[in-house]
Amino acid sequence: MPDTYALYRRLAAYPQGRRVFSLVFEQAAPYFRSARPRFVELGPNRAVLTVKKRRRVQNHLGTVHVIAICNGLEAAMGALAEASIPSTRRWIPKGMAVDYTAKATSDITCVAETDPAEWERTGDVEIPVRVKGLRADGTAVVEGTIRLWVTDKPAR
Ligand SMILES: CC(C)(COP(=O)(O)OP(=O)(O)OC[C@H]1O[C@@H](n2cnc3c(N)ncnc32)[C@H](O)[C@@H]1OP(=O)(O)O)[C@@H](O)C(=O)NCCC(=O)NCCSC(=O)Cc1ccccc1
Repeated sequence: MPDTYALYRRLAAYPQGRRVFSLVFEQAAPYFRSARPRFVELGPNRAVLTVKKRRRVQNHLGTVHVIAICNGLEAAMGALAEASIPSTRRWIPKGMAVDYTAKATSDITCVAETDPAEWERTGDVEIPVRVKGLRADGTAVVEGTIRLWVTDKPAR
């Protein structure tokens, strides 16, 4: 994903810019398309997007399937990582642990956050990304952590 955050900043200046950015982001990792995440905010250490409660992301309960929400959380985490990581470093997700804390009965807002100091650590490090999926009434329906493996880019 070359210059993801630079692209976001450029596009966000236009009325439909975030929507266009979301479509471009999906191209980088096509599975994201199944949840159709729409970015509303992106910067270092924080990313926010929405996953709409469409029929194709619902489960047998008629709520948003937790895997669709996890897909949205992964998309938010990925964009956050791109906006936060120093140019000499690389990242890859190493694990995800989540709890299902309430029924996902509405569109879901996916939030990913990190502490700024985490990105200043050197060497091979694990950085925890806090993730949560919020219902329209503000209740968290999914909460957890995605662990990123962050290392120096190999010398070319
Ligand atoms: C790599 C590690 C996490 C740790 O293994 P260790 O041996 O302790 O680590 P070590 O640092 O020694 O590196 C060894 C080798 O590992 C590779 N490599 C390392 N870093 C990177 C990197 N940044 N990028 C690329 N490759 C990297 C590289 O070949 C390196 O060899 P090299 O040094 O180049 O010659 C291993 O457990 C693993 O592959 N797990 C599966 C992880 C996985 O598949 N996650 C994706 C699932 S998430 C998803 O699909 C959703 C999603 C999509 C898009 C966006 C958002 C979400």
